[in-house]
Amino acid sequence: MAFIFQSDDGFPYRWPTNDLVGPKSIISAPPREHASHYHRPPLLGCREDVTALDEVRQFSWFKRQTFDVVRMMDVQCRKKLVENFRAKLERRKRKQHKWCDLMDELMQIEDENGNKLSDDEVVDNIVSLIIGGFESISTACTWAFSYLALHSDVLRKLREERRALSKSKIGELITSEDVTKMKYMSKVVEETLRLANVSAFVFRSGDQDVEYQGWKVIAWLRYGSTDSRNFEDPLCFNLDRWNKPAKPGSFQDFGGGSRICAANMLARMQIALFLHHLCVGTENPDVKTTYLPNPKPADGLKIVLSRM
Ligand code: HEM
Repeated sequence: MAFIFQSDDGFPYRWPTNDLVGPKSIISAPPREHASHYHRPPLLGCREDVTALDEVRQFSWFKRQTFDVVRMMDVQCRKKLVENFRAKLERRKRKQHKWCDLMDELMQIEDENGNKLSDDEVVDNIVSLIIGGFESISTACTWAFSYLALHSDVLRKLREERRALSKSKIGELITSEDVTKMKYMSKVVEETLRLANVSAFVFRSGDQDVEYQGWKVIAWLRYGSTDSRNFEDPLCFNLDRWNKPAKPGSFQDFGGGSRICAANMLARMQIALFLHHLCVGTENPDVKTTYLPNPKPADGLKIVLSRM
């Protein structure tokens, strides 16, 4: 896997379609454009008001939450999204004002020759981030809840860490620095991502491969993180395995090389934030799993949230 990710020439990046994200998005960018255009602007999403005293279907509920986080209106409405963002972009171009948000950052980015992104690139990248951040985070958070409900010892320790932090933060919002200090939380996030296989595979093209010339190559990410040569008893949710770093190249759920997930730190941060606010009150679910395209709880995962 690591070999494929490091071989941009041998296994060029090529997904079957870019209809949804748009031809001018970072995801569709050919290698040279990708390298020169995209510095990675820092992104951080945080919601404080995610407490409810209600029974919910976790997966669909999280989808709504992640919609909000990335300001999604409807995934079917790419055209409408593009129109809206384009109109906003035009309005902004007429005004000399700094908004300090993603659109602003994308409008300012320059390569070493001072070239900026085109309007299409700005808009397609905003739409891509919305699409990229939608299902992935919803699925990861859903599985995190499920694992915590099944491992009450882990949930208990997570609550202890959370309580200790909350004591020092009365009335204040949690910051990204606080999240990095939550060592136990970080293990929960890594183990969830490893076991949940949110992004099961990526596409590469074997153009220069002698044996498989012209074939599309699916690099099956799930394989690395569930291989017993990389992780002992790999299907077991075990936080202790994160007491030391994973073997290089064994855990590549965010991809690797030049096309590594642009939001891999944001994703970790978002999961940690959701768990920080919601690691209370989950009930033991009887989880049945469906596997295509990604593993998901068949019933959407029924949970009850309660205020601590
Ligand atoms: C658990 C969460 C996530 C997982 C497991 C994940 C996984 C991945 C993987 C495997 C790739 C590489 C695709 C390839 O090499 O062909 C990727 C790329 C990407 N992801 Fe994520 N992702 C997650 C969350 C997000 C979020 C929240 C966003 C946006 C807000 C996002 C935006 C992107 C973008 C823009 C790319 C393309 C990067 C490039 O081509 O340079 N992802 N992601």
